[in-house]
Amino acid sequence: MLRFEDVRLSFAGVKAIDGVSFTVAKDELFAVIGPNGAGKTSIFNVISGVYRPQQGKVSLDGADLTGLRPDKVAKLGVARTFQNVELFQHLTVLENLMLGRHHHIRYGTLAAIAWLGRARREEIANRAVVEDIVDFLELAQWRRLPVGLLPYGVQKRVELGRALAMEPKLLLLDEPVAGMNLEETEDMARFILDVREELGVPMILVEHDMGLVMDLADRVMVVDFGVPVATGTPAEVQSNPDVLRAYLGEVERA
Ligand SMILES: Nc1ncnc2c1ncn2[C@@H]1O[C@H](COP(=O)(O)OP(=O)(O)OP(=O)(O)O)[C@@H](O)[C@H]1O
Repeated sequence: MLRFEDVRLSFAGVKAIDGVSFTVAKDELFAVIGPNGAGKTSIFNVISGVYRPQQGKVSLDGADLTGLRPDKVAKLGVARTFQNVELFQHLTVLENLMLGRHHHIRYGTLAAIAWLGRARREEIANRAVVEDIVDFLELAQWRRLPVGLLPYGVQKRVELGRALAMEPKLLLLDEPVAGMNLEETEDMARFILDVREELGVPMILVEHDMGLVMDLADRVMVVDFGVPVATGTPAEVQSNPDVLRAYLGEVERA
């Protein structure tokens, strides 16, 4: 589904990504881990079009994404959640989820004003998708409340819902359990597994919670200083001496 080929990205001499390649298959949950500043978020930013790499190629389901703007990348099927919740705090859960349908709205302004035919049919179809997501993520009790009033763990779930509302071909999860308590983390882990098993959406997960990564991921890539150190199953990566060295290096640097 995703091909990330020999990508290089630097900022004024700092090599954030230094020759990274990987692929993500159609049904795969692929995790990217590494010490602080290793280049994980930069990889997400290259995939989603925030940064344009100096070298390399990114493609999704055969379509070249390299150098495209974020809105074009989103339209081609890449959805993303952020480290910090990025939702409209004053809008309700349903309204935030409807915004995720933005790219699926095809009717023009005139049809919208007249509110006839196509516009009406599309709105009904979009609402049905959103209601399915509300059920899937167990958000029903909060659906008409402004997001800003909800507990943090629920807000993160709404953000996942907004990404799913795009019906993406690939989902990028940037630290989905950061700042969560144990119960919220377990809930989120369950929903991530459900996304893979019931919706079949491939995902790339960047996460510092090692337990979560090792429990959920099919394959893990470890990066350090922008360079891939190891890629393999969680068991393979955990027993790789280079990986241990990268993390011990972090302790020594701290
Ligand atoms: N916009 C930018 N301008 C300059 N340097 C940047 C920029 N974005 C990232 N970097 C640098 O690139 C390197 C990789 O950063 P990145 O944020 O990708 O790491 P990370 O693995 O996501 O770190 P963390 O785990 O702390 O989120 C770091 O040295 C960082 O300072």
